[in-house]
Amino acid sequence: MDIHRKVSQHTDVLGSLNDRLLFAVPKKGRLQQPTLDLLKGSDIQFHRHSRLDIALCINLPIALIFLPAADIPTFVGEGRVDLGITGRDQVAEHQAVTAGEAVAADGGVEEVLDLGFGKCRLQVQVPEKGEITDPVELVGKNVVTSFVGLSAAYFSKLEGHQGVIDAEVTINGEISEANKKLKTKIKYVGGSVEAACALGVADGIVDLVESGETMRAAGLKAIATVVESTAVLIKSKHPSNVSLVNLIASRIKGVISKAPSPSSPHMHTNSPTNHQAAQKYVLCQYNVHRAKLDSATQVTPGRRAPTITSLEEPEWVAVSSMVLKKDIAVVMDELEKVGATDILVLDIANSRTG
Ligand SMILES: Nc1ncnc2c1ncn2[C@@H]1O[C@H](COP(=O)(O)OP(=O)(O)OP(=O)(O)O)[C@@H](O)[C@H]1O
Ligand SMILES: O=P(O)(O)OC[C@H]1O[C@H](OP(=O)(O)OP(=O)(O)O)[C@H](O)[C@@H]1O
Repeated sequence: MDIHRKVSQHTDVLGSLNDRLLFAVPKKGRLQQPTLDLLKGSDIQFHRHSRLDIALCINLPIALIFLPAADIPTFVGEGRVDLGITGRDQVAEHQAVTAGEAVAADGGVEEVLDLGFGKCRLQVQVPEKGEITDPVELVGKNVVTSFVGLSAAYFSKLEGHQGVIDAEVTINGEISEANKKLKTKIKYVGGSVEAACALGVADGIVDLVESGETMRAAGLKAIATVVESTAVLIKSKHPSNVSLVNLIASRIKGVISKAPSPSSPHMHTNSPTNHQAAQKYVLCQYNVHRAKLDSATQVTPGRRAPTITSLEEPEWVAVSSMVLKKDIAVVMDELEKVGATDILVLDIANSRTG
């Protein structure tokens, strides 16, 4: 694509951001695909022009901003971005690096949901066959990491520094002058951190561990955990549209907590119609006060009629209704608005539509 067309396309998209909620998502790496799956399950539909890092949603006033996971806390905490998906470690690193800055107090990010994927630990690691067995023994020695803020804060505690350490790093990731008071010498490297000890650059490292394969292959062992991490949904402390933030969070929560789909039985018992029904519909179950039942069943009229059963709690009923899979996200939003609770969505493994 020629640069002029690309710039004009970008300008057009940028021009339409003002009336949209901005949602930052990982543009690459191991968090990208599970995030895209989550957006799909939440019925957040968008077209992304190739090479553009901004995509306008089709069915909601949202714009997706594709960013490196490490940068997302900055854009959410200090920019105009309202929502983000990244690793908890990245949020903690951002907060460590900006600790004490005014913007951190006013800006900053809030964790909304643990998304249940991308689990790993930021750990202090030393040579398996070396003498060191406790992080305190690394004080004053060389430590290499990609997480300079968290490492500086961790070792400042070990060294007994009081209060919030100004872990601000300079552009090339070196510890700033303010941190020269640290006895431990913390060095930034962007990747392959596990090689630092073998190459004689470090006595220990602070790096992420998921399966532990890299650590063991590099002849290292973990002696402490700095942060337990998982992918998280974060929001800015002053979102531009609170109700839309809540709606998206609620949809994402519904996707990550939905019951695992039952293993499908032999499909030979399914006539095409039944099979199609099982594929096209989901079963939506919820509780609602009898006074709100009419409003709720207008949202979920079912294929023929919803099933209503009384609950032990007086004036409350349970409703079960088939809903078109493509409509379920909006249906759940509408049910929440009318006051339905305990909304469950179950896949239909088999059906006899009759
Ligand atoms: N084994 C792992 N290594 C690195 N990050 C991991 C791992 N397991 C889970 N994560 C999560 O993924 C985040 C890194 O995602 P990111 O896309 O920035 O880097 P990446 O997946 O290593 O991709 P790239 O190497 O292209 O930067 C981490 O901050 C952490 O939250
Ligand atoms: O415990 P494991 O499952 O082995 O995963 C941990 C490794 O994965 C990450 O490296 P990545 O693969 O992203 O390459 P990098 O070293 O270039 O960051 C991380 O920095 C560790 O080295």
